Amino acid sequence: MKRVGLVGWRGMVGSVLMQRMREENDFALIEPVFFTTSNPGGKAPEFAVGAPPLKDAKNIDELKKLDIIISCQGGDYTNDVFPKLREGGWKGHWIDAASSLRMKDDTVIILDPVNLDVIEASLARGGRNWIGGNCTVSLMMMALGGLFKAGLIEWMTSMTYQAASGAGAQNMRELLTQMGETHRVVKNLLDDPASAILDIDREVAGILRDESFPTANFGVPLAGSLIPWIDKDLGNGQSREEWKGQAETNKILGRTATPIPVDGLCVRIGAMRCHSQALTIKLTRDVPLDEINGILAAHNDWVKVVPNQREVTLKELTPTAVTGTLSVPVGRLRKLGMGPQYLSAFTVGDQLLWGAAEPLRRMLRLLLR
Ligand SMILES: NC(=O)C1=CN([C@@H]2O[C@H](COP(=O)(O)OP(=O)(O)OC[C@H]3O[C@@H](n4cnc5c(N)ncnc54)[C@H](OP(=O)(O)O)[C@@H]3O)[C@@H](O)[C@H]2O)C=CC1
Ligand SMILES: N[C@@H](CC(=O)OP(=O)(O)O)C(=O)O
Repeated sequence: MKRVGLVGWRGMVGSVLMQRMREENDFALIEPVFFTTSNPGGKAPEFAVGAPPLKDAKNIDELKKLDIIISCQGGDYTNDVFPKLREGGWKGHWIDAASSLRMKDDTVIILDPVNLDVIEASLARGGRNWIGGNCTVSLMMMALGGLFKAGLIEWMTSMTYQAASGAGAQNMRELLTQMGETHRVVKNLLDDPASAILDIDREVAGILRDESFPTANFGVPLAGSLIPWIDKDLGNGQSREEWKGQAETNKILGRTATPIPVDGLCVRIGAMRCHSQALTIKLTRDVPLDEINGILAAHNDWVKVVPNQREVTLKELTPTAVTGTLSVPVGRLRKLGMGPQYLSAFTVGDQLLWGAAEPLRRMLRLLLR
């Protein structure tokens, strides 16, 4: 049995990964070794019956004993440990959720329902570095995989509606605290059916702008508002999250020489853990809508085409409907007024499942074949 090191297993992404690995019985196929940066010698998680006590995640000699390492610990950890391991001659497989190594030449961004061919080609060449993609990019590609495969996308814009979870666990808590605070200041007015809505609105605007409003993590209110910037400022008007759209999409597809243009705006909204995206696609040719629906639906087992009708859209194409599931619905499909080659689409996906944990465990499965 392969010895598999698990680093970052109790974090947010790591916990979702553990849950999925248990659901799919992955632990029966491996010898798991759990690592920690804060509690060496502590107990391994209860579900891992018989696993040894937690080992020090910074101990290169311990890590070197492993055949495969999966890290959900974060980019700083990767930047610190990965070079030391490789420089020390470690030849095992490194599977990582962090973005640090994504664009390196000797790594593959893993999303096997979309790029199994790229993964297989790298495996055949002796590839050993497997990095999970940005959640927004992975979810977009799970939804539109059929159009990419059919060579039907000339260019695309992606306007995102990204959940609080993408910013981390503390941010999810802060969003809820902000929601509670916003409600608290108008509770009495809300309880009185005769109160004026503009009085309620004024109180809400007041607390959102008040210095006491809890914004330690987001820096600004998200509840009752939105944040039209995600990740670093690249200095050219683009955010780093927006830059990932084209860079990662084309790396996933293995077509960096002739990239498909992908660009847009990334916006944080007050959803918990589902990212949504509105897409405008310039098709390479005019394809009838029913054919497009068929191509999208046939691509993988998780994408689901939602008919472009009001009732079913409200029921199935929302973060509320999708959260905690592996389903990736795509809907609002129609030809735009700009012409028959211009297609709109809207998609929703759980950014901790297909957006983070699921590609990692599926890569593990590929390595265990
Ligand atoms: N958040 C997201 O949506 C996505 C994140 N990623 C990437 O995954 C990586 C990990 O992100 P994320 O899971 O959000 O990180 P977390 O902050 O949830 O977890 C990271 C580490 O923090 C330590 N930790 C300290 N206090 C606690 C606590 N109270 N509960 C749990 N863990 C704690 C744990 O390390 P220890 O056990 O050693 O103390 C844990 O492994 C990052 O590189 C991120 O970029 C990728 C895609 C999406
Ligand atoms: N930046 C993403 C989450 C994330 O962790 O992305 P990346 O893995 O590319 O750093 C978001 O805020 O929603």
